[in-house]
Amino acid sequence: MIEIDSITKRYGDTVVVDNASMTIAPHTITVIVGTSGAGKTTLMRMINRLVEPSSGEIRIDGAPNTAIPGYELRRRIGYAIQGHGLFPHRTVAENIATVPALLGWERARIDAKVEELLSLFQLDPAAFGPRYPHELSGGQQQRVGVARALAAEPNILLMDEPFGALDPVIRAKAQDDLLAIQKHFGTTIVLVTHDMGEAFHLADRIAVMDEGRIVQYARPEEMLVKPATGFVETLIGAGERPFRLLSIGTVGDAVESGSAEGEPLAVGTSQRDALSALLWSGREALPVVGPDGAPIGRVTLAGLARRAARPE
Ligand SMILES: Nc1ncnc2c1ncn2[C@@H]1O[C@H](COP(=O)(O)OP(=O)(O)OP(=O)(O)O)[C@@H](O)[C@H]1O
Repeated sequence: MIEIDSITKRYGDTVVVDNASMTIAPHTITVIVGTSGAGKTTLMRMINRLVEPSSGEIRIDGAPNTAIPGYELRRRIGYAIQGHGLFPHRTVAENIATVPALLGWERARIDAKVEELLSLFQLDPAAFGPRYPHELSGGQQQRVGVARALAAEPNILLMDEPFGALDPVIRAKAQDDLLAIQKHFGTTIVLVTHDMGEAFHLADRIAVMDEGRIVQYARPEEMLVKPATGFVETLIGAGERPFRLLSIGTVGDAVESGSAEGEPLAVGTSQRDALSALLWSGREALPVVGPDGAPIGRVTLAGLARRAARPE
């Protein structure tokens, strides 16, 4: 658990983070959004003490983060940034192995970890391990950056616009990879983004920052139904509300009994993608299949329309 308790950061007379408090539950994804310069990065960098607060305290599993030397904290907490920050003169495998090597892991354990992570990110270890960062595409470099941040098996992963530089297709893929990996390792993730679609897709909780303050910290559904301020409402975008609501749920939550004709949808597909598939196919219903490919029911236009309506 991460407890951010009345944190303020000043640079000279300027208050950059203003008395911010929030508690982040373990094994969840918290996404921080807000306008440029709102203090998102500064707030996040105070968790691993890349920035020291002017006042207030951050506790990790109950202990103040000041009780742990900064360098050690940064080994224990993964950190991934836009543009990945890979070491150009180290191979992909050496980049991923950086922190485990610093921690004195045995060679065999490091090699196994590098292989596991590359495979998880769908990069063939034999082909990609020996390459240098400049021999990879931007999307591949980004995946290696996240793999490196996860190498020492951190309980906490901080991510600053990790997918900002990726094209929309690769970005959607990277987001789904991240969700799968978070499930796999149970990592607590704090992620800063400008992309509200990304926030609603990934977040268990969203924190909205405006001028250094956290103006709302809530579950995505809650934020859609009850935006705390006009600023939050503008950020969400009134026209996007039904689609954001559908992007939170999966087809598995919306499955109805019965059969349907057409291209089946996987149970993990978002309801938003299901709506798109229904509209595009011109059908009232499409079949839904489980992980083993066996039919488990159907999803209907009428059912999704009910789910996209303003909750009571
Ligand atoms: N080292 C510093 N010295 C002085 N001012 C700083 C320093 N670091 C950040 N700031 C200021 O603090 C404010 C918040 O910066 P921060 O990077 O946290 O914002 P942000 O919400 O992450 O913005 P963006 O979305 O543009 O990345 C900005 O006005 C920035 O200029």
